[in-house]
Amino acid sequence: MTLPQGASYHHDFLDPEEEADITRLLDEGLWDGGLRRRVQHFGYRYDYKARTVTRETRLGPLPAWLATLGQRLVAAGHFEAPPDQVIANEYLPGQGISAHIDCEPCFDGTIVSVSLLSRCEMIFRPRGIAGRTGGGSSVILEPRSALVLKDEARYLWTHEIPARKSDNIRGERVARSRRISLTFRKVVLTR
Ligand SMILES: O=C(O)CCC(=O)C(=O)O
Ligand SMILES: [Fe+2]
Repeated sequence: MTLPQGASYHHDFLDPEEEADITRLLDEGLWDGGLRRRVQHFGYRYDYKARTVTRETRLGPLPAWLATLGQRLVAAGHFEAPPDQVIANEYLPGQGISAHIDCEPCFDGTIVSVSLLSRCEMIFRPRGIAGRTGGGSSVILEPRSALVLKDEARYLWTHEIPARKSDNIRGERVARSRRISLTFRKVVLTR
């Protein structure tokens, strides 16, 4: 597996107990079903349509359990300043996220995605040829891992999770189950 420059993969960022606690906390919260997958936003609400984050969409400080994980990302050297925006995404088998680059003016140069519960493949493609097949590289995101995107991986490559019910992992079909991800970002306010 060759990742784009600026991407790094870290297994066991969470322990199994944390994974279970986070899942329970999220399921006690309110999942928003307005997209093709369910989401929960923390810190700031990201407007998918306008592709903006503004002062007006500030929700408040991150809850303590997310702030703690943010501090861990700072301590690990992934963020310079604590992240202040998190989106929880839920993917049921057959759901994914289409090729995209996270909003460039809205967020700073580091994006971290923490995976829970199920494995899935994430595919990277050089910017500008998104949608074409081939030319990409991919990584299997294991539960409890963290994927860091900076530099070229942040700005010059799209990332996506194919909407599938199973993935081909080293030649074997592996069925997906429910997956949750937490994506950590630092908001840049321009107005
Ligand atoms: O689910 C993931 O690991 C990635 C999510 C993502 O790319 C995003 O929220 O921008
Ligand atoms: Fe993303």
